[in-house]
Amino acid sequence: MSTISVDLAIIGSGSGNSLVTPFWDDKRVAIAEQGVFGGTCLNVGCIPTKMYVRPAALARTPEEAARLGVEMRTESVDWRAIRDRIFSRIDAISEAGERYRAEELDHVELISRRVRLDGPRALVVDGPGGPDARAASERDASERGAGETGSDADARDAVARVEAGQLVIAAGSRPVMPDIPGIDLPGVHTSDTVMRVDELPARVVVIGGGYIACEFAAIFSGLGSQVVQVVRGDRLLRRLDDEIAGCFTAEAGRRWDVRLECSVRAIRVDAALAGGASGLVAEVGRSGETGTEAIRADIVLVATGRRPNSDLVGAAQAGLDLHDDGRIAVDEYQRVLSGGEPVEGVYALGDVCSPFQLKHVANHEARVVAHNLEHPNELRRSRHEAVPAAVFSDPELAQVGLTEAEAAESIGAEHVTAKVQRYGDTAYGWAMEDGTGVFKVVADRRDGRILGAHAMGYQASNLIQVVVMAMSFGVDAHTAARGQYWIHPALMEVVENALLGLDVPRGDAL
Ligand SMILES: Cc1cc2nc3c(=O)[nH]c(=O)nc-3n(C[C@H](O)[C@H](O)[C@H](O)COP(=O)(O)OP(=O)(O)OC[C@H]3O[C@@H](n4cnc5c(N)ncnc54)[C@H](O)[C@@H]3O)c2cc1C
Ligand SMILES: NC(=O)c1ccc[n+]([C@@H]2O[C@H](COP(=O)([O-])OP(=O)(O)OC[C@H]3O[C@@H](n4cnc5c(N)ncnc54)[C@H](O)[C@@H]3O)[C@@H](O)[C@H]2O)c1
Repeated sequence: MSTISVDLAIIGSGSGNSLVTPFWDDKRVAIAEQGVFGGTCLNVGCIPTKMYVRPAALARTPEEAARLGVEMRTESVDWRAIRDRIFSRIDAISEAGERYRAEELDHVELISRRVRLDGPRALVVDGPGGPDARAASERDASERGAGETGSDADARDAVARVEAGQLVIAAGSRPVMPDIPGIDLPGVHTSDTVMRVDELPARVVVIGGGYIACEFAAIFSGLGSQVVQVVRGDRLLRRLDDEIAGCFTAEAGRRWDVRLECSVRAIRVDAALAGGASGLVAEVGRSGETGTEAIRADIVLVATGRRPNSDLVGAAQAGLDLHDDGRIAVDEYQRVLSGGEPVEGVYALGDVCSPFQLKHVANHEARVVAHNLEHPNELRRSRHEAVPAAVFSDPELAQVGLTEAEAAESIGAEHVTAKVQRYGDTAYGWAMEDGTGVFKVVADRRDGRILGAHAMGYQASNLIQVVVMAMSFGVDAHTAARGQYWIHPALMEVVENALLGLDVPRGDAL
């Protein structure tokens, strides 16, 4: 048990891992990770989910092909093959990253334990962490067997306290579990565990109407599961533009069973199953009604939001300022605040402090923090304008900036112009025989400033990038539409036509 002094200590190996730049080569760094090395995006988030989205989309291809006169059939889906391909790739990256940090960099100390704050820039090793940490410890043990000596490992594990010149809290977030009887039963999953189940579940109940719920509902239904999505509100993805959320809710309802204004009141073991078979029953009730419907499921997926891990690092006890939702408060330079003032040399980034809970935002903040750590007298601000997001559901969705309602609230409805361009009314949309895709742009009619864009349909996450670029560089709607060529007849003409459909001043560009 020892105290070590380092120049930089980092809590969390997700986006925090990227802070170990060459600048630190001749200095000492400690990274604490309570769970699997590499954090949420790599191990249980963006990357594996999208690796499931693709096969699920392929499995659905016959539906689209039939519209175009091509007959195909999805013969079968090999869940285990998909799962093992995904995780053999991901686990190898996580393990290689961990090994590199732990063994190949002399100046970096990897502490595979949960830590908490103990003074302004000091950490104490707090214990083994959660279930992920158990997996990490097992992996540690097997790696020790494969070369590392026991004394090396003991020395590493013996760090009890870290004192740091500068400190970064990049501790991420974790799933919220609602208070539902039966929520602890085996077979009830979160996104942390559901991707590793052994069999493709025949029946899935999904609780929640947000990003994770809508992506997994599409994945499982695409791969052939019967999905029932239970949502408290009157539509899915309520934070999106009303029109797009409404269109998506209707489309999702055609692909899987969406129960709006309903909640899961209890989950119990399915007693009717014979021969030791396992299964669950979700008792689903409509808002304002007392009766429930028993819906059978092999698994229940809980996707009801994620809470910041500020409690796991002892942020409140350390006197750091917190937002009402538990996020650590930071200033525009990502400096952690205490009593409204920045704490010298202490930064936070990513889900533990960000309202966005998006990987590209965590990455941006990590670049800002990396700069500020290296240049404490030339601090840079993080930028949170024109932050886009996509929901990789079926159909895919993407958004940036203000919704039409937010724009009306912000500048007055009389100044807002919006255009909804259907994919189906463009040449590529004809080629696709598309009946669902829409691309909506919202702008200020006085000067053509683009305020937001909202898309649903094929490649929505790529199409919207043009608008992100225009917004980021201050290009008005008409200049964006007419100041450049658009390849004909590419799908991108949807965006061109949406921009041209706005009631905005026309510049000189033809
Ligand atoms: C299923 C899912 C799909 C997603 N898909 C997308 C997507 O498509 N696009 C997108 O932009 N975003 C997506 N996200 C969100 C994205 O994954 C997160 O915003 C991002 O990973 C946050 O990065 P981070 O570095 O803040 O935290 P993390 O990557 O979570 O890293 C934090 C690390 O800190 C560790 N830690 C916490 N407390 C302690 C402690 N006390 N001591 C030691 N270690 C600690 C944790 O174990 C964790 O490994 C998805 C999230 C989920 C769950
Ligand atoms: N493609 C992406 O970028 C992507 C994908 C997945 C996750 N994420 C990030 O992860 C975050 C978390 O995702 P999420 O889907 O868990 O959260 P979310 O905030 O998007 O959605 C939570 C949903 O759960 C519902 N809910 C909350 N409490 C409930 C309760 N007690 N009972 C029933 N329903 C309840 C909410 O009404 C909402 O529909 C997202 O906000 C997003 O930023 C991003």
